Amino acid sequence: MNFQTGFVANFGSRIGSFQRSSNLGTSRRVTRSAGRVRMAASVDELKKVVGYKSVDDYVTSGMVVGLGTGSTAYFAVERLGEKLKSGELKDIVAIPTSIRTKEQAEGLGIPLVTLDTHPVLDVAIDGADEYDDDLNLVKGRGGALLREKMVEVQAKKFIVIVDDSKKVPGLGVSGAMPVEVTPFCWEYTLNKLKGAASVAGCDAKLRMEGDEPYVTDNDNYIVDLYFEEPIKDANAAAKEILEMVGVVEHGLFLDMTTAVIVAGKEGVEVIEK
Ligand SMILES: O=C[C@H](O)[C@H](O)[C@H](O)COP(=O)(O)O
Repeated sequence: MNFQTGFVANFGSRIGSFQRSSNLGTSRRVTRSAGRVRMAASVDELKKVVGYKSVDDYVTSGMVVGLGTGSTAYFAVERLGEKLKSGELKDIVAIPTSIRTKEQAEGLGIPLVTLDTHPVLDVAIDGADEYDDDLNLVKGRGGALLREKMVEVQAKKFIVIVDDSKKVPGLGVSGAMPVEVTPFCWEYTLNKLKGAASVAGCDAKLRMEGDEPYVTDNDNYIVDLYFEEPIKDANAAAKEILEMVGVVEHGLFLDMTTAVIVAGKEGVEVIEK
């Protein structure tokens, strides 16, 4: 493991630094920046820090970029728009992962394409609901998991941006693990999910929006799975759930992440796989 530590006056401007490296015998690389005014940082400020850093560090001119969805990805899209407008970045095309993100990107003048014409992306940037020690994720509490997975699995680099509240000891412990299902016989699919061996004991609820089922960008429903304990074998769960007819996609994003950029009150950490 390789540690690099630097002091920054605040999350936006570096005023001086030192670096310390040590090799702990693993291939995981961790880069840390500690902030002196960190105690004042709100969650939104932390999201902005990682959103901006992801674009600054991983996007260069000429790239095809996947744009994630959610309150953290929002800042990456904002930064990309800003850098295209200033001319710091050129010849970028982007693929949004939701209608919300598409509208934000259009508003910022970011040129958009689709997987139909650009099936390989240089980089995709997105938030997450949970990440574990192996950089596996739960995503989709904002309902965008299907388009996110379709786009992000096609990226050469998948950069995840989070605040440190998203770190979990095991997947499935901090809230729902969403599963996108067809509206047709959704209750039947919900009961099948509840009975799946790999997620035994979970509770399953149809996601609602007021009195109506929540409808995704793809006109599907979402069943949220709730666990008392972390999912024991996420790979087995991913396989069993996806094999169910009626399931469109699930929110386990396994072995996809290139790096996680984490902002916490102690500073920013980049964990590369
Ligand atoms: O469907 C939503 C996405 O998976 C989001 O990336 C995820 O919910 C994290 O969102 P936020 O950055 O708002 O916490």
